[in-house]
Amino acid sequence: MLDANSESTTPEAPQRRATAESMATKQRDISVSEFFAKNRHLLGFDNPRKALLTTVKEAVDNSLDACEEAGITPEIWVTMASTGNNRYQVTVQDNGPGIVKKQIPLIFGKLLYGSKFHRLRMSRGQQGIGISAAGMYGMLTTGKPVRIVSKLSPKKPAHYFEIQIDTKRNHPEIINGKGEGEDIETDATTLDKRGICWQTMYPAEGEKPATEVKSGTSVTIELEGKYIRGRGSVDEYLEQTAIANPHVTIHYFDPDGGSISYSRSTTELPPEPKEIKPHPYGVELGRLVTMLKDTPAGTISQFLTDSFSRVSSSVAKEICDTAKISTRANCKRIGRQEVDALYQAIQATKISAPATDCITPIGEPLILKGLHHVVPGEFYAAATRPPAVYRGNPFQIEVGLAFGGVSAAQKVSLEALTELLSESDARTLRQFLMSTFDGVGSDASERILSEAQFGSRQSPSKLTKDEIATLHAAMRNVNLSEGQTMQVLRYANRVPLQFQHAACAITQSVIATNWRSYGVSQSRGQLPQGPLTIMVHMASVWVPFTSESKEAIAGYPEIQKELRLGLQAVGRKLGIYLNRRNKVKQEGERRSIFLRYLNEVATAINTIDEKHDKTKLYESLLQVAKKKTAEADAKFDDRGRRIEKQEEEDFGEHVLIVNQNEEEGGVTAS
Ligand SMILES: Nc1ncnc2c1ncn2[C@@H]1O[C@H](COP(=O)(O)OP(=O)(O)OP(=O)(O)O)[C@@H](O)[C@H]1O
Repeated sequence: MLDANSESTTPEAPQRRATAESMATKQRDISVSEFFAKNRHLLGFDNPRKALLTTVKEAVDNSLDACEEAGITPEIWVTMASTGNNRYQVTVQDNGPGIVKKQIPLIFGKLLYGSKFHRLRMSRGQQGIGISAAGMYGMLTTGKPVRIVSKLSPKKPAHYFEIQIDTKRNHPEIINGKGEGEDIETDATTLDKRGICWQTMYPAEGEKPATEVKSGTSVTIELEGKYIRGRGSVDEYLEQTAIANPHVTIHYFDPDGGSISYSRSTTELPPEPKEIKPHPYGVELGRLVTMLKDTPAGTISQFLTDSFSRVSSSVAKEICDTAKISTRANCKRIGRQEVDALYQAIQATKISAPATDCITPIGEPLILKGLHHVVPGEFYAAATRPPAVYRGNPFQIEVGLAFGGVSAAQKVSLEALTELLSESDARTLRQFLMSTFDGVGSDASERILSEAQFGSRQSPSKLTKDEIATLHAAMRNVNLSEGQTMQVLRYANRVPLQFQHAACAITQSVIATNWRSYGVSQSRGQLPQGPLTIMVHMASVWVPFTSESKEAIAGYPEIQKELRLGLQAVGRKLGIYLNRRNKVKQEGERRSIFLRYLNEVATAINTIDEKHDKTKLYESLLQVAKKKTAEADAKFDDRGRRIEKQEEEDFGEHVLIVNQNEEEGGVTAS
């Protein structure tokens, strides 16, 4: 309210701070590289640890794509070396086809340049940003250029480039060879001088002598990073890559001087995925307008049959008739309203689903092999769903499950634990346990801490040598299989996804599945508990990621449905196995109780009435006990509830049961 005594004042118009003209002077193009340099988190470079992983990942994914496209069984070398002060030099080499000279600067020094964006074909890369963004991050954090060696054949010399990205222009700058790069020999002296490497292949014993890699690409990037093992690390990414790519051999040399090789378990390459044209149902109105503008086709009918999959000339005619447009109408003269009518007509016409030979799933046998190769366990099951379609894009869901096995927390050595603790940036021990070891949830970490008699707020970096030994002993003594949560391995086109679990349709579907009905405990809205590892793979010509860093899959209803069905398929198999296992266990326990007293009962009856022969009595009581235990066991599950008789139920195909009592290799598969 206005004060009656106060003088009424007319408020002065606020002074204009900017005019349309002054604002116009500041408006200009934004280069895509400048945009991503500012928004590096969108590409997975939000912190030094993730930056290191993203760099390795982009280079390895490209190498695998290139080898497969060229029909070469991939062999990859990943080398990481510390160059001091949170700086690392990452080199990834492949035995792929190499890259032609002219293309190298654009691939490594220009964002949004690639061969995969414009085609509908299953591949790991799709955007054309990955490796140039890694190079740009390296340049921004260390000032060092990306170094590339490419060799097309053993007869030709390798070509070497040092490239920087001009972020203002999103354009490559070649530093060496007077802006042309240079041909180099791949001998040790030449390579050492430039701080790069070219690998040697070591064939199996008895075969030809070691030879240098005949063709391929080697990329070296120096960047600011942080090397920490455990969840979300380079080590984990490479291990998970080996699971989903059993045809790949990876040699990994870590910055601490350790090395590991994941050898391929099959030499068979996945079948070559076919490229498809877009399906009419998946094309939005705006895209239809652009396609019509760009098409070389003369008539609408020709445009429809040439540009889309599953559109024959009779389907094209049907679409045109519905849209009330002549099949011979000129594409360039189609007006806005006609495009609208065309779009509506496409939706109203019955067009068969897209061909699905453009996606190549891993397949159930190889999923079992891959999981068993890397995840220890006693029971494995796999399910590959038939292909389905979302927004006109074909996709396929595959699920693998491993049950049993020891948690990573119980396998870790005292030295490795000491190192992990010193590297960790977790603030509390509880946080350290949960973020370092897969499957260790809050329940399990609490139990480890109480066994070791540590407070939950204890800092991991301040532990003495004796305290670390106590923690190590506690990790071994606590039964982790009870408090263990399911480990979920997510894959998109064979690439492991390591971040944004909660935002991903895969994790959401795993949580939404009712695992209790398969005999696994699960709290509402949580991952199930137990020594379980599940791998879920989505193969598609276009994976709908929630962001450019390609970390989580968007939850289209069609994708969610397929995920649910795939998870249920392996869940059912697990349910049958657990049921059987429990029956056997309970039967054994009940029988042993009966057996303990049978002899005494027989002796007592014989004492009361000598007519009854003790041995015969014992034999018949034993028969009854055996029958009774079998019956009783068949009626209850591990939680004492009545269950259906499932003795005859079959697992179906693609199940692997590892007999824990047999020696190594005691594997039965069906
Ligand atoms: N090691 C390699 N061997 C052969 N060709 C390669 C190699 N690395 C990259 N390329 C080529 O360079 C292109 C650009 O790679 P980049 O990583 O920038 O994008 P992408 O893999 O197409 O997509 P994304 O951004 O989704 O990773 C690829 O499309 C591929 O044609």
